Amino acid sequence: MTAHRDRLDAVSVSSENAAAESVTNTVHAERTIPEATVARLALYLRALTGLAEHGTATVSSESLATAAGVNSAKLRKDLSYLGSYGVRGVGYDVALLTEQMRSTLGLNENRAVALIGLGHLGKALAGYTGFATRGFRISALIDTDPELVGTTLREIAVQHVDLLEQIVRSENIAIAVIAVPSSVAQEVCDRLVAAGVTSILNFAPTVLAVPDHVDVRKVDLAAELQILSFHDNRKSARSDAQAGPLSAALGTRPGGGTGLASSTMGATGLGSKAMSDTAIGSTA
Ligand SMILES: NC(=O)c1ccc[n+]([C@@H]2O[C@H](COP(=O)([O-])OP(=O)(O)OC[C@H]3O[C@@H](n4cnc5c(N)ncnc54)[C@H](O)[C@@H]3O)[C@@H](O)[C@H]2O)c1
Repeated sequence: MTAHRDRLDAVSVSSENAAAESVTNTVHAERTIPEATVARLALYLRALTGLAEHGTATVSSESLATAAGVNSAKLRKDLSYLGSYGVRGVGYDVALLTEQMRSTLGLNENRAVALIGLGHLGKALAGYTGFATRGFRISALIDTDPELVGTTLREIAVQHVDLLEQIVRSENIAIAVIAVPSSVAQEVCDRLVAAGVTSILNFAPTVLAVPDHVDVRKVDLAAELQILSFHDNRKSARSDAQAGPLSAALGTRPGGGTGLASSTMGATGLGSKAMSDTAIGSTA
C-alpha cells in the first residue's frame, strides 16, 4: 500500500482538482499512468461493461468504485490520469468513460494474440470466448504435438511451432501467451522476441529473461493462493489471540466479564476491517 502510494505521489499531477467530478474534456494522453492504475483500469472497464449491459447510462464514482471493488477516492485519482468525464451530482457517462478506458488500454485495435502450448491450460484459454469481447482476437494456436497440429479449436488451426516466426509476421501478432512446460518456456520466449513480439503473458513457472523493450506479465495462480493463505493464516492468528483474553475474562471473572468481553468483540470488528484494507492494498 505504501509503495503504491509512493508511486502515485511520484507522478506529477498537474491539478488535484482533476480528480474531482467536474466537467472537463482534457485528455492526458501522454501522461505517465502508474502500473497499479493501469491494472485497475481493467477492473473499471469490466464494471462499466456490466453497467452498460444493464442499461445504466451514468454512474457515480461511489457506485463504480463499489462495482470495481476499490475505494472511490482511489477511483477518482485513477480517472484523473485519463481526464475526468464526471459531472458533479450526476456522475460519469458510462459510454464515454468506457470508450476512454478502451482507448487508453489500446483495446480498440482488436489485438492479435498467439497462444503457444495447447495442453490442459492452453485449450481452456483457447476456448474462452471472453477475449473477443474484451478487445483481443486469438489469431494463432501453436504447439508441437503431432496429435494437435492440424486440428482446429474454435475454427482456428493449430500450427507447428516450427512456423512460429512466420505466423508472428503474417498474423501481425501483438501479444503472445506462453502455456508450454517451463523447460521450453525461455526458448519459446526467445523465438517470439526475435520475431518481433514485445508483449508476453507467461503462464509457465519460469522467470523469463527478455530485453528492456519487451513487457512480460506473469500469471501464477499458486502464488495467488499462497497470498490468500498468508491472509488466512493472519486471520486465524488474530482470532486465536482474541479468543485467549476473552476466555480468560470469562473464566476468571464469571458474571463480571461482560464489559471486557464486549470490548474484545469490538476489537474483532476493527481487526477484520484492517484485514480487508490490507487485501485491497495488496491488489493495488
Ligand atoms: N500460471 C498458472 O497459474 C498455471 C496454471 C496451470 C499451469 N501452468 C503452467 O502452464 C504450462 C502448461 O500447463 P499445462 O497443464 O497446460 O501443460 P500440458 O503439458 O498439458 O501442455 C503443454 C503443451 O505445450 C506443448 N509444448 C511442449 N513444448 C512445446 C514447444 N516447444 N512449443 C510449443 N508447444 C509446446 C505440449 O505439446 C502441450 O500441448 C506449464 O508450464 C504449467 O506449469 C501455470
